[in-house]
Amino acid sequence: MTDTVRVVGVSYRYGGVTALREVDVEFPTGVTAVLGPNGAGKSTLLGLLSTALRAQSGSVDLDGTDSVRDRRQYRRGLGFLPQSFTLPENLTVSEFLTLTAWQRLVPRSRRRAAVEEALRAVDLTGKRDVKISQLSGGMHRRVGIAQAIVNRPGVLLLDEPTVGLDPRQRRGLRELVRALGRERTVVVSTHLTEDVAATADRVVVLDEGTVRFHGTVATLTGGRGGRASDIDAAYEALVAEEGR
Ligand SMILES: Nc1ncnc2c1ncn2[C@@H]1O[C@H](COP(=O)(O)OP(=O)(O)OP(=O)(O)O)[C@@H](O)[C@H]1O
Repeated sequence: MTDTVRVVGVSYRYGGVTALREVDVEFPTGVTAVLGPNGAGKSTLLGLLSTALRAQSGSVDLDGTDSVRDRRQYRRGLGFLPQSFTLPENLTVSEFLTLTAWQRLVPRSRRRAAVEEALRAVDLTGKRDVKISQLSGGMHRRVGIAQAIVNRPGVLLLDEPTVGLDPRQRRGLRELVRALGRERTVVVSTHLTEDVAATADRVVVLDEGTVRFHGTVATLTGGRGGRASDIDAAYEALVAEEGR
């Protein structure tokens, strides 16, 4: 198993609006950022990867398991943090994660260890018995990530996980994404080049539903470097080139 997600010839329309056009991309192990401005199609792409949406044409598979034909098996290998989500405020962190582990079919004998492992991964072990209503915004997001990894998926999808966080929380979350990508395939959507610089090995640049670039950060910046300013410059050049 290489935990590689392949998107082949995928298009998606909302009525008369084309959100994605003939997208071909691959997401291997490590962190791939999906970068693009508002409305580029990032959430639509993550929706298709998560099976929340179904492509009108093309296919998505995980190591050969098709996301439509073998949906259950495909989803077993996946964790997903949507852009907006609500957590049950009345439960403690560990109660919520135990419930999620049960929903994700983690066997009873493994459930406790799975919850502890997820808590450790997001650095919330000390908050295990705290009610979700008492957590900060950054901790909420961490609980969201913990629920996505509690069944140890090989692929983790994070839709704009840094939005709405303060600078310190954002830094912490970027470190977490980086760490999670050491042993998994992580797809993280963002419109911030700082997120790409701090977390990603690879980048997919989406604009108006079309993939403008797909490859390593080093290739995108053409040897300039991996800082946010280098990525900004490469991104601007790419979009200007397309507009000509
Ligand atoms: N439910 C919907 N009905 C109609 N059009 C939609 C719907 N959801 C998205 N769109 C349109 O599809 C396009 C892509 O939207 P999408 O949300 O995937 O972009 P995005 O890159 O995630 O944007 P953002 O950064 O603002 O979240 C946009 O033109 C958007 O207006």
